[in-house]
Amino acid sequence: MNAAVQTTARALIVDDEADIRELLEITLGRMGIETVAVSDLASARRTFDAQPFDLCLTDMRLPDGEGIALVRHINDRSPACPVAVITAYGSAEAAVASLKAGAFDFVSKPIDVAGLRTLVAQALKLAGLDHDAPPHPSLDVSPRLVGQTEAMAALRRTIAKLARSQAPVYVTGESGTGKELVARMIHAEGPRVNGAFVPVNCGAIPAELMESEFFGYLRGAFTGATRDTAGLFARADGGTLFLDEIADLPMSMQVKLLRAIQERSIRPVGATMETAVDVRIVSASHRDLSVEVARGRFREDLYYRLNVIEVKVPPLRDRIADIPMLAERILAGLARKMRLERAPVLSDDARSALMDYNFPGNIRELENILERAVTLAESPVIERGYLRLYSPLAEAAAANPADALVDESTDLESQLEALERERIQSALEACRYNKTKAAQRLGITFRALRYRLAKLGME
Ligand SMILES: Nc1ncnc2c1ncn2[C@@H]1O[C@H](COP(=O)(O)OP(=O)(O)OP(=O)(O)O)[C@@H](O)[C@H]1O
Repeated sequence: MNAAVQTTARALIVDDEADIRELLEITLGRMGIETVAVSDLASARRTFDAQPFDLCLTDMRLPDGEGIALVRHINDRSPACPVAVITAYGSAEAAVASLKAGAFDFVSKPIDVAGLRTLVAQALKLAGLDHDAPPHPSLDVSPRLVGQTEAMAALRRTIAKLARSQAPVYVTGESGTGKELVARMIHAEGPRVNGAFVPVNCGAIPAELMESEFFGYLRGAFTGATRDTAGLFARADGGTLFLDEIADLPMSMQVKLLRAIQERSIRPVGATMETAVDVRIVSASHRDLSVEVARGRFREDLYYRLNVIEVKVPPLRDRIADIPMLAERILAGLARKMRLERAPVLSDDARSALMDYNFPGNIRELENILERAVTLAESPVIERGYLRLYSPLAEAAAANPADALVDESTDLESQLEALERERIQSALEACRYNKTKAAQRLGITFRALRYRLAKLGME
């Protein structure tokens, strides 16, 4: 009964070429969308301000200005209204600039009607999400991205904003800071939520299998290819492909990835035809990709394509106020996993020790520390000793109490580095260079060890 009145979606079309306006009007009209078409920037602004719209499609070049000016105009007035920009064929720079300015997506000329329909459908889903949801759904304390510091609140706001766009996002941050979690939230809060989120660790796929893993293959394409198999791109069609450790992608694959992103299509191994795919790319690395570019290990054009928008996930040591809450959530999770009657709690002393620690392995390290402590502790209260926090200065002081803490002949940074180097070296020797065991011995993750070895030039 009393069903809500279904309002027809309305789109503003802005293009000075009459045949393109017509093509857009016909395509959207067939999708049941009401359209209003104008031919210049001034009329577009006026029309937009005077009537409600759920979507806008604008050409980049207009007789009286740039489409980007309209993107900004609409974003200022109605941030909920997605704007897509129509760019000339091959003008990657214009496409990237429009995404940076806040465009939802772009279409390049000549317009491919199927691609246009997909884009419009995504944009309307977004508008639909918006009518149903509170204005900033992710500003609520999300059960998943824990933290109440300003750094976390800002990150949630960024995620909410990025979820509304189709722009490629590059997530940076140290190991274990939550880069994958951020990527998942960008996916989950956007119009692609019903599509798959496909995470890939680019460093874990052998180079010779990369192409078939990414693009799939046809039966008979090579020995052992007994049936057609979809690749990662095809699995992420309509959803998000999360390329973790993107810096590990070999050069040969970087070219193919760039092509797939630019053309929005893939060619499975053994196929003669390309297949269109609609995939949003979110990538991440704990390495500085611009340094990799400068060293000639990462293609600049691909970097430019992936890094349209960069999100920085802060290290845990920059938001210590979040540590108690995170610890509480992690302990509750461990209690469920280990079927404990009550969630263990930290003693006051243990809590302040955690807040003093610098967490080179970030949240993942916090998880490991707490898991080990819960296993070791016999009572439901975790005392400081069970955390086994390693402090280079304390250890040096124990070894040489007279001067370890007051060596003022070198700066603190080099002193810490020397201690770190020494600790890692002795752990490696004790474990016969088995890095997994050495990491356990040091109480850090394997990834964190690998990262430190690289940083210290000890590889
Ligand atoms: N803000 C947060 N709230 C709750 N849990 C978090 C938060 N950030 C990260 N985590 C948890 O920390 C762990 C590490 O996160 P994640 O795998 O996303 O990190 P990462 O930066 O991708 O790591 P890596 O660089 O090693 O791939 C996960 O178990 C994740 O659920």
